[in-house]
Amino acid sequence: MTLTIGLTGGIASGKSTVSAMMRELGLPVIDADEAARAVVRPGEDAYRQIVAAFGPGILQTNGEIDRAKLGAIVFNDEEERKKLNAIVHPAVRQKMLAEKEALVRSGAKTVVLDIPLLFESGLTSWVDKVLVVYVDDDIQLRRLMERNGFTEEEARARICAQWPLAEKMKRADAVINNNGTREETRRQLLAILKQWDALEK
Ligand SMILES: CC(C)(COP(=O)(O)OP(=O)(O)OC[C@H]1O[C@@H](n2cnc3c(N)ncnc32)[C@H](O)[C@@H]1O)[C@@H](O)C(=O)NCCC(=O)NCCS
Ligand SMILES: Nc1ncnc2c1ncn2[C@@H]1O[C@H](COP(=O)(O)OP(=O)(O)OP(=O)(O)O)[C@@H](O)[C@H]1O
Repeated sequence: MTLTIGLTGGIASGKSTVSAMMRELGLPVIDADEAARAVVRPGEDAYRQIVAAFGPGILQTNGEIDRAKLGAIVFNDEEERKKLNAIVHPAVRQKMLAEKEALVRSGAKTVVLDIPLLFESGLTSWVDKVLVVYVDDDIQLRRLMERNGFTEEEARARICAQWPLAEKMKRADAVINNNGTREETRRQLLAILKQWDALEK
């Protein structure tokens, strides 16, 4: 029986940091953000639907989607975001499920699904355990502004597009507090994975 862990949190709360640590520990991670980038490449079905829905103005000169432009539209307008989600999410789900099935068939002891919108998209039934990476609001805002070079307004618009982290924390099977150093985060992660018997012997 494969243990499926859903890794989630808020934007810039530290999911990628934790998922990189999980990979280092030998766990296979399927990343929803990565899948969401793959399914909108030129030539893909979702790409055509996005161009039809949002117009060619959201393309770069090389034909690829201009993610900054599309982000500015969808993180400032819920209706536009729903429109994009309705195009991208089904393709992301299909891709992630196929990857998960392949890992289960290959006999993986544990599979990690890194899904920022695990709760918002109602996907908790996909996983056996939910691991939430938590940070305080002010640290989340600061790290997001620093990482992406966003203004405070741009960063807040993205944070507001998701459930509050405190709500996610309440529904988690385990929480990593990522306010501190990466080393402190790694220690918490190891303790949880041991408790869940998630690591290969
Ligand atoms: C709007 C897009 C083009 C912006 O691209 P950009 O490269 O700037 O951001 P990236 O994709 O790396 O996402 C960064 C973070 O933003 C948050 N986020 C992304 N999309 C959404 C969304 N629709 N709703 C809420 N939060 C979101 C997530 O926390 C994600 O980790 C892109 O995020 C996108 O296509 N989003 C729709 C698909 C989606 O929901 N992806 C999230 C996981 S499936
Ligand atoms: N414990 C930490 N101490 C200092 N900086 C950190 C720590 N954890 C993460 N960061 C930094 O904070 C930023 C956000 O972390 P990360 O990219 O892992 O978040 P994320 O949840 O994957 O974000 P997204 O939802 O946008 O994909 C990054 O610049 C990262 O280097």
